[in-house]
Amino acid sequence: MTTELRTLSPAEWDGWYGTLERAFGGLAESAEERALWRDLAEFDRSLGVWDGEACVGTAGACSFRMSVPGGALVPAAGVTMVSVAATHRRRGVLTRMMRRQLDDVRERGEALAVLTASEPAIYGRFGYGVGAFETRAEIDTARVHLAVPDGTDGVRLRYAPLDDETVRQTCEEIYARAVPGRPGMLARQPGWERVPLLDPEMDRGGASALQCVLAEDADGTVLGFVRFRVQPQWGPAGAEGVVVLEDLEVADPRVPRSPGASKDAQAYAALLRFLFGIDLTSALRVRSRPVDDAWQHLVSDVRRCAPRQRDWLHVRLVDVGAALEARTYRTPVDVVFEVQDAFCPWNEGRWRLVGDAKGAVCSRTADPAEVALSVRELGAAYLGGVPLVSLAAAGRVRELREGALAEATVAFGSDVAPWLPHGF
Ligand SMILES: CC(=O)SCCNC(=O)CCNC(=O)[C@H](O)C(C)(C)COP(=O)(O)OP(=O)(O)OC[C@H]1O[C@@H](n2cnc3c(N)ncnc32)[C@H](O)[C@@H]1OP(=O)(O)O
Repeated sequence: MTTELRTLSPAEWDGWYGTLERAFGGLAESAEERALWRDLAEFDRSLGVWDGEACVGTAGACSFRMSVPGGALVPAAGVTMVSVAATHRRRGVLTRMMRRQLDDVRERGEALAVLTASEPAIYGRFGYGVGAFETRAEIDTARVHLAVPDGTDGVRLRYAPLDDETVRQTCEEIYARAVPGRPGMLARQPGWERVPLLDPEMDRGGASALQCVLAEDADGTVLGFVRFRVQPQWGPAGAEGVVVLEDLEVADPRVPRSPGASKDAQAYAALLRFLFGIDLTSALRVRSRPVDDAWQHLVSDVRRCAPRQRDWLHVRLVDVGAALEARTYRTPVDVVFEVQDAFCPWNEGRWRLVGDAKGAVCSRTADPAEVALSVRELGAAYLGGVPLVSLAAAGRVRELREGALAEATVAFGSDVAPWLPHGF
């Protein structure tokens, strides 16, 4: 098979995107969604594989900046739109695209590549580790009650039209304030504010259009927002509607970086209580929330909320030294890592990481290794949500100097669990 791997020209977009759609089952997306992804596409980062005239492979990348522990926004390639035609599968087409893409990412000086996977088994071989999980839940709001913090009654709620530019901007400001406080969140690049508002009728599954409610304090300062839909349902005993939570952010604009601040907690509880109380509904579907999300501590019966976790953000350190220097560390750390990286061999070898809560230096060393692991485990631990010691328990990390593993585990941890608010 002779195939050609190259970047895409704008004129080739439709055929290229058709290959992608077919690999995902062949259902055509709405015109609205197609147009959005085309607008956001970076053609010089969009790879295709052609067999003669036929496009048989696709892989895109977005130039993101991602929040890491300590709050820095680090350039990261967002890998997306990966597919290989079923006629050409398991012949190494994906491997070729990943090779070319990671070389490009390195040349661009991006220390990280990140993605969400259709299937988690695909990307480990290319050095990606699962760095953030998400929680989903189906909450029985007829039986589960909320215990809200003092002050929640002082939060005012109002419906806000999603097509109002001021409302959009307000929500974006709240989102932007939340980004540095949670590793894994993406600073919104121009145009990406349209993604959470994408609302094609064909994807609603019988639910309403997206709705938005703002939470304000007594002065009218907006503290947070929720975007959701309602899916009306009727059973033999009456109404059994479902509220579907799409998006909820709080951040008091007067407090610099405020996860856990009391006004935030009140706004969060008020928005959640609102969702619980919508008439003619008896369930709240939580699509994707951080694993440490506060709702789990407000409910009377978490078992009736059926929470479940799944992999979400996969992280690849493309430049180990630069990536480890870009974040800070919860406690002082001085550890030599022996890194294996068969797919990106420039990362292989020993790295001494010296860091603390203010910053870090990570450089090549000939000193004896103290912790041995592959780049995949480093990617899993990078955002602070997966303890190195837990990877060691699975035999995937080895301690070579007594105490080094515990030291690194504590230092890598993040007070706030990593998470990504939406796919790309
Ligand atoms: C970030 C995103 O966009 S995620 C979306 C990914 N795309 C999809 O899921 C769409 C449907 N699937 C596909 O298009 C294709 O099957 C792909 C892209 C997943 C794989 O493409 P291929 O060209 O077949 O992969 P390739 O031949 O390079 O396989 C490389 C290795 O990965 C393995 N592999 C490939 N796909 C999978 C999979 N779905 N699950 C487990 N292993 C896989 C292969 O067996 C092979 O292993 P080996 O090196 O041990 O022999």
